[in-house]
Amino acid sequence: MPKTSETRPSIIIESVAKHFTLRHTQSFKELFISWVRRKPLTTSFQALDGIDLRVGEGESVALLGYNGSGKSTLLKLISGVLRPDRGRVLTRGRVAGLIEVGAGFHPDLSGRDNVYLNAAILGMSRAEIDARFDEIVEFSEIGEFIDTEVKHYSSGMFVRLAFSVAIHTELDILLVDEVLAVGDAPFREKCKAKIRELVEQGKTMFVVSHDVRMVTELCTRGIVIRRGRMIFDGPVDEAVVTLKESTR
Ligand SMILES: Nc1ncnc2c1ncn2[C@@H]1O[C@H](COP(=O)(O)OP(=O)(O)OP(=O)(O)O)[C@@H](O)[C@H]1O
Repeated sequence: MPKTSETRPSIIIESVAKHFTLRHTQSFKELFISWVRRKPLTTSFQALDGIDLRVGEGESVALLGYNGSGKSTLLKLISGVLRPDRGRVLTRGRVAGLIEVGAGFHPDLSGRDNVYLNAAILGMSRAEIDARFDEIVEFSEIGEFIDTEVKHYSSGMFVRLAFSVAIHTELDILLVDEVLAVGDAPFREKCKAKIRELVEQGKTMFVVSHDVRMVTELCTRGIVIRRGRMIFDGPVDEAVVTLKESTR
């Protein structure tokens, strides 16, 4: 059974499993050779297996694990970008994901147009975006570059604008994948403060990061994933210890 939390559930994950099919051939020639040698053309890779989890409203949860353990896959399942093979994922309210940062950004459009496009994708009306536009731009510190095509932005500028759009939308659940590592130190501090503010407002937060110091500052609960399985769920400090003691 999923571990229950005290507040009303915001995210429920039940017996979730996700596999990926790995291809071993590129060309027709390789395909033919594999067929002749009776080698498998694909193999199945289990990225997540048997994940049970319940996150209460207003909880801030850190998702920890070494490279390839399945953290981003889990976040994508929660955001709805991916569907589980087995089990189910339920969310309550609006989910804003900072997962593949700038994934919804179009390189040939200006910062301004991308703000409108992405805020609309995240469910905001034109009037709502108009009302928040200045705040979004101010937070991102993009300044005079707002009318420049985003393909000319530095990676940090890109992330700052994407982050700013996401946190200024009407959201109930915020999924953050490693983005805070990209901005510079002053911007990171500002994001942390904003995330804290959102938690205080009762928003649910799910943060994936290798920055152990940052997640212990932001989150109270920590989940450790190893090779697609959950090996710890509890206080974030203990999660960090579990991670350090585990192997990839
Ligand atoms: N679309 C895909 N096709 C094939 N394999 C995939 C796909 N997406 C993820 N994987 C594999 O699933 C495993 C888990 O990937 P995931 O991105 O969830 O890991 P992660 O814990 O977020 O890692 P990192 O810390 O490196 O970001 C990895 O081995 C990865 O190669």
